[in-house]
Amino acid sequence: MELVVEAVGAAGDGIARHAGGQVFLPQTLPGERVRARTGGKRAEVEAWLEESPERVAPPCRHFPACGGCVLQHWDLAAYAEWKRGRLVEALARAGYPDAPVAPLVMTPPASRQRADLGLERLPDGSVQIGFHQRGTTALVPMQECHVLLPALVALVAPLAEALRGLEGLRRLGSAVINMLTSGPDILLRTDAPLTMPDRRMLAAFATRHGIPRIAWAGKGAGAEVAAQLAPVRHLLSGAEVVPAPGAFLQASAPGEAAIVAAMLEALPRKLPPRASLADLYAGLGTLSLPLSSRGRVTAFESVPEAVSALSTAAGKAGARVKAVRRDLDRQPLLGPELKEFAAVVLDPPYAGAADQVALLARARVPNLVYVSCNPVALARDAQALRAAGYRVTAATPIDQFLWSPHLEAVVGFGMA
Ligand SMILES: C[S@@+](CC[C@H](N)C(=O)[O-])C[C@H]1O[C@@H](n2cnc3c(N)ncnc32)[C@H](O)[C@@H]1O
Repeated sequence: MELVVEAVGAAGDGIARHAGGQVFLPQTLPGERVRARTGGKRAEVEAWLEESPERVAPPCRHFPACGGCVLQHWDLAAYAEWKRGRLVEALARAGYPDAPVAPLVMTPPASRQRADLGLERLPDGSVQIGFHQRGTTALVPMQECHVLLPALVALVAPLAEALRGLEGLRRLGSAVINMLTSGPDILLRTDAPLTMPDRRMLAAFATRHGIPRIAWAGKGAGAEVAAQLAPVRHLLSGAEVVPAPGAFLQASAPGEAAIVAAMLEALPRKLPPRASLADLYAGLGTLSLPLSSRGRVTAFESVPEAVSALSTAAGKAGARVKAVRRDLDRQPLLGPELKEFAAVVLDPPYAGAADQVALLARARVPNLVYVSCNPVALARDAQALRAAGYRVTAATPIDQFLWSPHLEAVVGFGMA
């Protein structure tokens, strides 16, 4: 049937309407007329009858197979307006139709500092490394990547060659590669234990490629160091942190800088000189460390390795940050505890922080800065703040997941 695409939806697909309701059309753009085969909610385009003037040639040879980037076919200016619109819509849905949403902060290609890649051994013994195809477990073997740092892309082919000999990889695994200040840091997860020859091979690989540490973990188990050639360190706002293997980092250094700047900007100009501040879901302290320039910070985080890394780093740097291990799902901060804070920053995982936000709203903490990687969860949580009388003081959309439908946002809330 013939369809006209009306808009691009939250997952990056075009949306068209027909008698049966809404249908999603991957790789299409607003205004395009297509002939498509429909079957349920998703349709497959058979032919483009009219193309959008905003359609551009995707830079990567793996588009559209690779699920990492679904919007490389869209002109950057139009794409940027759509992404900013996702934050405008999320806040409107939450009851803030006139929120002061800033222009989108773009991050450049080739800047992603963290990659979570799949590993697969083929029947001929070779190993493939790549991102997954969208919505499937099938890998797209990576030959190029326009979002990752070139130094990380350059490791993929030699790592695949080296892993051919890894007895600890039978069929499937994954590799998280973080680009730290000290160099690439690799965490391999595989489906069989490492052997002594495996460890020797990984140490030789690390030496050849200047990799300070390679760690390994079995299914569902904690990580252990497989090869360590040099100390691991990472600078966050000038403080030296020692991240555990696979530790959470913001997706790119420019994205991280933009989040920190927007967070500081969203705080009120005037805070008491010895203000108590909190950073919830603090990780390694990406936000706690710069936040400590504005007051004494208590940082809450559930992963023990991150808590001790932040605690040590803050101690060494003389930063006013106290790191506390706490699972905020099981044990959210309660009213009496929240009363001491002049401002609370929160950067929850993808699912958001419904219970904790309800408690923040009830405690009427005067200033909140919500850092979100999921506009849907943000809309839900912001709605609770709207109901409690908060207004939006600042809202910055940040594109640290270039060409994907994902959006990072930093939103300031104050009591009206
Ligand atoms: C989006 S990351 C943000 C980390 C940090 N703010 C940063 O910018 O690097 C979310 C963090 O929340 C932590 N986390 C997840 N669930 C949690 C929970 N229930 N309680 C406390 N922290 C949690 C994760 O370990 C992770 O460090």
